[in-house]
Amino acid sequence: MPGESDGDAGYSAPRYNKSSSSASSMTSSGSLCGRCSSFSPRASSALDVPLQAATERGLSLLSEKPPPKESAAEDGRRLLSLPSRKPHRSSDPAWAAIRSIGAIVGPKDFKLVRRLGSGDIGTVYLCRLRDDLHRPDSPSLPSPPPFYAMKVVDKRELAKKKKLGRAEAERRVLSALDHPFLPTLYADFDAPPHFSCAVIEFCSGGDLYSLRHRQPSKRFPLSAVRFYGAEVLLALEYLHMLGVVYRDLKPENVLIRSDGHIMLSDFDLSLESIASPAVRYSPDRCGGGTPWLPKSNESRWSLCLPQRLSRFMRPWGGKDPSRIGPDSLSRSRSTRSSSSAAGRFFVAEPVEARSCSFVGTHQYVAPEVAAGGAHGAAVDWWAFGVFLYELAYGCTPFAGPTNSATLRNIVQSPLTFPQQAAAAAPGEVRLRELISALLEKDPAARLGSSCGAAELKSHPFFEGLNFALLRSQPPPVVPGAPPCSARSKSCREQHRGGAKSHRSSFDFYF
Ligand SMILES: Nc1ncnc2c1ncn2[C@@H]1O[C@H](COP(=O)(O)OP(=O)(O)OP(=O)(O)O)[C@@H](O)[C@H]1O
Repeated sequence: MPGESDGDAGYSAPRYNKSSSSASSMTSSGSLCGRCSSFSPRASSALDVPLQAATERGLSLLSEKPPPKESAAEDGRRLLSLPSRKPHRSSDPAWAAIRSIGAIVGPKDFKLVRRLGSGDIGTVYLCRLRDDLHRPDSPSLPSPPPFYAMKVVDKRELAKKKKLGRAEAERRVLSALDHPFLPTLYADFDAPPHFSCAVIEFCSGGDLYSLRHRQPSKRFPLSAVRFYGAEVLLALEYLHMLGVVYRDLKPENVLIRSDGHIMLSDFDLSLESIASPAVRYSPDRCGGGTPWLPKSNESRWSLCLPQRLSRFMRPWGGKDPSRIGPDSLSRSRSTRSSSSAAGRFFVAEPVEARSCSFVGTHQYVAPEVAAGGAHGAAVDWWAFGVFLYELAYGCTPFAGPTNSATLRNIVQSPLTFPQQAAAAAPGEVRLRELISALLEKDPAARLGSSCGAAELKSHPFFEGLNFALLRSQPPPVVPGAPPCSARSKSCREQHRGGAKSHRSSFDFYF
């Protein structure tokens, strides 16, 4: 099997082993699917702006040339690239603080507070603006000065490890995001001779893996599973609308902001495809395997196809292949649907994104990946099923004593639930039904594979949940002010003896 890598003993170690092999990738072509559906009306108001922006970005993400970076400072070390089109963040004080220092931003403008963690491709620091740059007198600026997370990539090292493409892919994805449950890239600059820095929001609450371990029995109550599941679902929906297949969903990558809402992080394994949302005319309901969806119910599926989106409904053209990473060979012309009006269906699932790379974390990879086949956006819905399972039951469904055993289980073993879940409350029955539909081994039959997030949002497990107002709902846990006290992934790795060096030459910039 691909990805067989080790003789790791025990259940805990393999889940952190992240794999990415760009073996081969293939391009898929083909016709658009006619089985489409709509957004749930529940999702149509508050998140409209991010979704619309997603569509715009989806088209621009891979099509435009990268914005020119201005060489700015006399010392040659400050290179500017402030992301501009972030309507969702227009009133964000943390961004306002950075903007207040002028158009040119560089490493010298920040002071490092401490190291938050490091991963495969970079080191993340807690930082803030230098004291002399902070202007507390300005009423529009936050006081005390906000914290940021700065992800620093050593390009020279990554080039040696042939992982530079992953860092570049992550930067492209980050610069396109503008969504409440995804990171905002505040600034993006190089630090010569060979570092590259991305400044994003700091999440003071640690990650969902650590938070789960602090729960009784290391499991979340059903209400929390629903809440975190719904927020992650919205983040995935937005990514898919951009044409981005995330491929690295796991609790460790779901960070908790100080207000308790989530932020999905870590996009270096993401697969970029070319999103071209399309209007389909089809009487078919979405998802043959989703009996809870009405056959034809215009009132329920009546999120109008916004006129403002219709200009994007065209076959893809003018793409710039140079913007597509080595692991992003999908040339999808289509995405599949999420909304309908009068028989029209808005298609936004990147169903034709295809890669053959072995990518992901063992316990979370889908069977098509574990078996070495091509995969597409449906891998995110599989991982979402594993994610819900882990939050609710405190373990993943197919974990084995070694990575190889885990992969075998994923491909061959039937899904089972813990005994105690048998006498389940109605909510739990619905959760199990949802997880079973997501952990369908055949990707074509998997929930979400046809029509994306709309299929999941309409599942009875989420009944009564107002997706549009989710960001205003009280989260299960509110961590409060930084700095983060939760153990980060890298801390856990340290405990397992796998930590990387805590200092890099980048530290000496500050
Ligand atoms: N915005 C943030 N706020 C707080 N902590 C963060 C933030 N981003 C990252 N971290 C911490 O830094 C660690 C490393 O970050 P990240 O996972 O993005 O790096 P990576 O090199 O991409 O790792 P990976 O090996 O998973 O790809 C994370 O585990 C997390 O603990």
